[in-house]
Amino acid sequence: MIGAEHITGVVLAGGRGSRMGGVDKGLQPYRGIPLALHALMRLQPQVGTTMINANRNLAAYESFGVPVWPDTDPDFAGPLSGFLVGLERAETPFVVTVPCDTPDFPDDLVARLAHALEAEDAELAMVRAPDSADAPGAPRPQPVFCLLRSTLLESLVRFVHAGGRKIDRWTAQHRCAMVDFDAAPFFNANTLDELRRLETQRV
Ligand SMILES: Nc1nc2c(ncn2[C@@H]2O[C@H](COP(=O)(O)OP(=O)(O)OP(=O)(O)O)[C@@H](O)[C@H]2O)c(=O)[nH]1
Ligand SMILES: [Mg+2]
Repeated sequence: MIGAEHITGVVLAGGRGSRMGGVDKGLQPYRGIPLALHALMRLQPQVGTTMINANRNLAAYESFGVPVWPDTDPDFAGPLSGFLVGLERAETPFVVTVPCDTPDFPDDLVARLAHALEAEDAELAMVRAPDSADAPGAPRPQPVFCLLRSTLLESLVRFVHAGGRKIDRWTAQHRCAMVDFDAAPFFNANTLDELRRLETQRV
């Protein structure tokens, strides 16, 4: 069994937040607490150790009390840069990522990903869920919720250094377990409007 102590949790908060007008998305308040802190508090009981991947306002993120690491590449190369930071810095055999903008993700997220990864002898495991609680639609991969074997570091370094940016292009190179979840807990906030709406709905 993959125990929580073998997993490092990474909160991805390194994006540009362009759809929020360029604000630092992880620091936006949600029910009075910064979004990234919500994600961190939800993740902590599910893993052995945690870190935050952020590229701006590092002191604010450091005040959450866990290590904060910026991307190695300074060009905002996308969420894969956060995967890279996690795999480089983690000292555990597994790393799990969550984005900073989905504060109500499930309490059993990591356990279910770990179970599937092991059962399917996969190299990574990923959430599959409809996009939003408002307009669920068909389930689709949510690749920023991803459990990875730390041995994938070498493959990811090669992919990113060759200019690769798309998560699904990279994950397609590896055995990936898909784990189905309900839509509502995965409703994320890309705009300030969505953030306010998310705040008023109970999931
Ligand atoms: N480290 C890192 N993380 C990123 C980068 N771009 C996006 N992310 C993270 O990936 C997750 C999903 O990204 P988005 O929802 O598109 O967030 P965003 O890129 O800040 O927002 P937009 O600029 O509006 O697309 C979020 O948790 C982001 O913080 C990046 O260049 N580097
Ligand atoms: Mg983006």
